[in-house]
Amino acid sequence: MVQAGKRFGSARRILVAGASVAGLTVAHWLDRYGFEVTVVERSAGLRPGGQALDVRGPALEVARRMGVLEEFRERTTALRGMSMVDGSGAEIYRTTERTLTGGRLDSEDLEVLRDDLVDVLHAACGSGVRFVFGDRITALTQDEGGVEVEFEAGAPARYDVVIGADGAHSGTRRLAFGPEEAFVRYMGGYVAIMTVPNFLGLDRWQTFLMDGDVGAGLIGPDGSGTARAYLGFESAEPVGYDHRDEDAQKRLLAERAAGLGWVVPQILEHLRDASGFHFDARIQVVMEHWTKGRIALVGDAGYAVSLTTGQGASMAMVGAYVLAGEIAASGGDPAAGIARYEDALREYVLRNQAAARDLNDRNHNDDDRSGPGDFTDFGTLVEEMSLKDYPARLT
Ligand SMILES: Cc1cc2nc3c(=O)[nH]c(=O)nc-3n(C[C@H](O)[C@H](O)[C@H](O)COP(=O)(O)OP(=O)(O)OC[C@H]3O[C@@H](n4cnc5c(N)ncnc54)[C@H](O)[C@@H]3O)c2cc1C
Repeated sequence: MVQAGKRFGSARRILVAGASVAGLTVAHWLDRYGFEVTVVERSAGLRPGGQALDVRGPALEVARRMGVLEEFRERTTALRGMSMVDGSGAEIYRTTERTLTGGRLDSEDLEVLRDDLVDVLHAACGSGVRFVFGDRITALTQDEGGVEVEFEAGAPARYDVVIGADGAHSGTRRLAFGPEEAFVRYMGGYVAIMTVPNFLGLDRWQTFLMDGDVGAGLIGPDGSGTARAYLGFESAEPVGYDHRDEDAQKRLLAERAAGLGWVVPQILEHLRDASGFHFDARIQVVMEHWTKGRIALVGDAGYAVSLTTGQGASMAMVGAYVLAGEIAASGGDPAAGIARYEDALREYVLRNQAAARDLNDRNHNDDDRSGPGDFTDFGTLVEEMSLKDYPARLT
């Protein structure tokens, strides 16, 4: 591991866009290595929402080195198993060996609510990390010696390195690499996650319904005694919708899920006022290069794997750790460190994305999507995605 210390020549000021898993992890390490780190986050505070993320394989080691592994363990969802029901609510499959979202329950992998994971990582950032909420980058101009940055609200500033950790719809990527359409691969469907009352009284359990092209799920309880609900649908072609218009997304979901049985009517009743709402297409971000000189993308911004695998957090943590380490080891030549980060991560990213596409294709071509077979496949995939030996350079 790189030793902490301030020995990086003049290349010391680093800007990170996005205060979620990737951004907070890279900020933690860069601060620890002695850099001046500013994190700019578009939301007014840490952005909440979603269900759970998995910390697997090499990400467990990154968490241990950050000193947050025990806290992750204490905050796991501690699920006991899952079941599947048909439209009448009758149980057609049950297992206490694995869950759909987390994989095998007897593995060392940890499933943690996204909000908890982000809280713990935020607390792990040293007091030297400067946070600017409610702002975003609007222009980036890179030259030999640094990057000129303009902001929507703040004054322009110059940084030695800019890191885009701003998620699958990254603005940093758009500014530095080109339009979203060039990199985002649609995978045939949409998923929404939200917080609702635990009206089934689920006790560390998850239940799913698959009915044709529409699916729903309930997982509970979460840390607040409420439950997280899933709604999703398949669609061969992308559906046009506004990323920022939550009401329109909720209307779209209500249309698609109308007429479904089980507790879907109750989920739809709560949909309008549901908090922690997150809606997105199942997508991957596929880029030949996710770094350019002094600008690097990390996590979903550079290599999103698909929301339904839960693997994005592990990839983000591992990527952030390797990126910070390589910048710190670059002896004042951050572009060289950034290039080494991309090389070190490539195999890990490609293998994860290929595994996620395999599963997606299998499910997509399976006419009978109501049987337990899909879940068994998914559990196996999730185990494979630990990719314990990757990346080779987790030193
Ligand atoms: C609200 C939400 C809910 C999610 N729920 C799940 C889930 O249930 N299961 C799952 O597997 N994955 C979920 N994900 C994705 C998951 O968080 C990531 O796959 C993984 O953790 C990697 O995280 P990341 O830091 O790369 O990106 P993200 O977690 O997407 O974080 C990106 C961060 O950047 C911020 N941001 C966006 N644009 C800008 C900008 N222009 N400037 C500055 N900041 C910006 C966002 O507000 C966010 O804080 C969710 C993501 C979000 C944003």
